[in-house]
Amino acid sequence: MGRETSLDPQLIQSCGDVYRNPTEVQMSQIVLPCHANHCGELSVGQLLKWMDSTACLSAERHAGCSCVTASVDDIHFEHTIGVGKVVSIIAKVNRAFTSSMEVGILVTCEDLYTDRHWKVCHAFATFVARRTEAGKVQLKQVIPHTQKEQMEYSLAAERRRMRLIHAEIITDLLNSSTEFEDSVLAERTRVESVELVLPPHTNHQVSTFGGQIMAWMENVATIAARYAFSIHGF
Ligand SMILES: CC(=O)SCCNC(=O)CCNC(=O)[C@H](O)C(C)(C)COP(=O)(O)OP(=O)(O)OC[C@H]1O[C@@H](n2cnc3c(N)ncnc32)[C@H](O)[C@@H]1OP(=O)(O)O
Repeated sequence: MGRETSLDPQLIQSCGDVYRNPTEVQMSQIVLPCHANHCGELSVGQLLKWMDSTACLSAERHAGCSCVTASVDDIHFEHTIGVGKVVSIIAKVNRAFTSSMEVGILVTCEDLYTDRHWKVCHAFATFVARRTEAGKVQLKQVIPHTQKEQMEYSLAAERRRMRLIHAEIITDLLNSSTEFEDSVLAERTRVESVELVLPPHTNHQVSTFGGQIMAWMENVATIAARYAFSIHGF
């Protein structure tokens, strides 16, 4: 069976005779039972950890210093991924601003036995180079080489503008003390989790990496959603 995606060939090229973006980082993982959720599918938290790690390496390759995850844009997962499938993640820096940069992350899945490939999601994360004693880091600019890179470079500026506005709107919403009619329901779905940060939760910078935090968030969100479903009798 043929490939089901129309991935950008420049994104999936891996060897030297064709142009390869110098910030590109690829990683592949086979999904094991220890990566799965209660439905036997790859847990979103685990996938977010892999995406964050891959994107962080790409950002650090460009920055040449240690970077932190500042934000990850909305992600729409198009498919679930079962145990035994191979997940491939490709990350590359689309554009650097002052100390921040946008990293594009493409996740695909492969069934080794049938040679089927499909796209799982496409995400954008912002990484920031850690301040040094000298102050804020000034990143070198990304120079787009292909038409696709040029397009991502241009779009990255617009996406940055949108995400900074979005962050302000969310902050305003959280600060406004609106009483919602379904506040009783919201309280009944409330889940709180306290996590002790242990060595397996940290990254190469020995700090809790962004993907781990997203994995914890996804876990409590899943439980809260299940409470909401049970309240509504599903
Ligand atoms: C490897 C890891 O994953 S580490 C663990 C997870 N991540 C973290 O712990 C990050 C914790 N957060 C932080 O350290 C800080 O909030 C930072 C570094 C993200 C931002 O710090 P600030 O004090 O706001 O710094 P400052 O105002 O100088 O902004 C730095 C850059 O971040 C950008 N930025 C800040 N917040 C956001 C955001 N929510 N989304 C996108 N970009 C952002 C700014 O636009 C700025 O970009 P520029 O330098 O290119 O103009």
